[in-house]
Amino acid sequence: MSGNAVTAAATARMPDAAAADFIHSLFKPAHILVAISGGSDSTGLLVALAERLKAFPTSNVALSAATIDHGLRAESADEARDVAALCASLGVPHVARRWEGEKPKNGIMAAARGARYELLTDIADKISANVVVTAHTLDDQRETLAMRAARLNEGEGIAGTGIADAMLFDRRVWIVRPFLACRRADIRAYLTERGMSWLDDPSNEDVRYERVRTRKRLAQNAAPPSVLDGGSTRTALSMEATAWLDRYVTVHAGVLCAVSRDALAADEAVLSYALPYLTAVFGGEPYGPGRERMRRILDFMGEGKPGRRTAGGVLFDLRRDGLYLMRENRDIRPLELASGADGIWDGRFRIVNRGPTAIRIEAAGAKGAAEFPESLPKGAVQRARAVLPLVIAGDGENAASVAIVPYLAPFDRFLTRFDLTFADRLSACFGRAPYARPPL
Ligand SMILES: Nc1ncnc2c1ncn2[C@@H]1O[C@H](COP(=O)(O)OP(=O)(O)OP(=O)(O)O)[C@@H](O)[C@H]1O
Repeated sequence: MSGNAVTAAATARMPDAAAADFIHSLFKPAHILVAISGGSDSTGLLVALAERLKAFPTSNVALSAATIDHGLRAESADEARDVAALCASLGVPHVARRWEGEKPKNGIMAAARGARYELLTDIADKISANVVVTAHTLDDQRETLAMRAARLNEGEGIAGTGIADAMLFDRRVWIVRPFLACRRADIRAYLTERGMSWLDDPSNEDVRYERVRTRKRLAQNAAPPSVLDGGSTRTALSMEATAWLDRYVTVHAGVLCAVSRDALAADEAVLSYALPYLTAVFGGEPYGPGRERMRRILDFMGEGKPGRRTAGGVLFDLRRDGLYLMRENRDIRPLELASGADGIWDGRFRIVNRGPTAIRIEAAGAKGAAEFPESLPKGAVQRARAVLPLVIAGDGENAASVAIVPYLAPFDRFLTRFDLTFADRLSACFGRAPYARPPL
């Protein structure tokens, strides 16, 4: 047996123990919403949680379940009904919702996943659940890591830690994966012991999907990648990057990021962690630029010669006294908002129109009017002012009753527990309340 296999075997958890630990970790009272497709993993998660709570009826934890019918296969509505029947037999309230939106031709899996999380979050809101749980397993984790490693070898993407054990979705609800250290085979054995069955999704065998091909490849490989310590590395980096941020970085008016020159001598691992986040935030994108682009920026900074480069919609302006980051004044689309409406402009600002008439928000250009300290370079300030939001009311006057708050795009969807320290401090740089929610 290889070293990796030993690590995985020693660390894999049994489903009933994982369910018990998760319940134990919650602040009480709590209401858990289980995302259940009816496959073995999510059925196992529901059964393990229900069984545990039945054994401890005074635990002050409520359980509900939800199934999203993506409407992509003829059988999906029947399957949702089967899951509803299973939940009824366990005495767990169940909600089924259908994905009604337009279905794209490409990237259907990613679109379905996005819609699924959106609908689950809505359901959690409606029934006042504090946490949504999904049943991702150690097998899913290995597949994800193998896929990401393959992409990195092809020069795409940024290094990650695989599937996070918890993520804050849309700033609204924690999504937690209590089975991330459990093996699918153990979950199936657990269900079989109880005489319970599950649904088999035929797309799990469809080799047109990268994940299915990866699963089949890993099944032939005796030594799958060991992944179990990814979270602690990430947490350590998040803390180091926070210290770096505190020491060297100032954000002015939500549009100009000043990084002192000494900051650029920091450990490359810290820069490679912090800069993609900063770039994503200032560029209004959910992700940082890919590895190749970031590499070029790091090399440019390493050389230290004053000059300008762009990546991910952000201008990197390197001067003798430091580095300045700001949104590139390019492809900034205007946003129209009816009275009472709100929206995100350029991925960087959330705008709420409380006024009586429609408004339009566009890049301020020469009209940008925020105050900046005198000590900042004039050119950088001028560029930063140009990418401020300018509100134009329907009647041509600047609207008075419009709220504008910075919006940190990458933190909205995929912020993980490992990144919380850094994320908290970075949102504080924008003058916002710390980002982290109370721990689970
Ligand atoms: N149709 C569904 N309804 C409710 N929950 C679902 C559904 N499909 C998946 N889930 C939940 O998500 C978990 C992971 O499922 P799957 O591996 O198919 O997801 P995925 O497509 O890889 O997306 P992601 O990893 O982002 O959830 C399941 O164990 C289950 O908890």
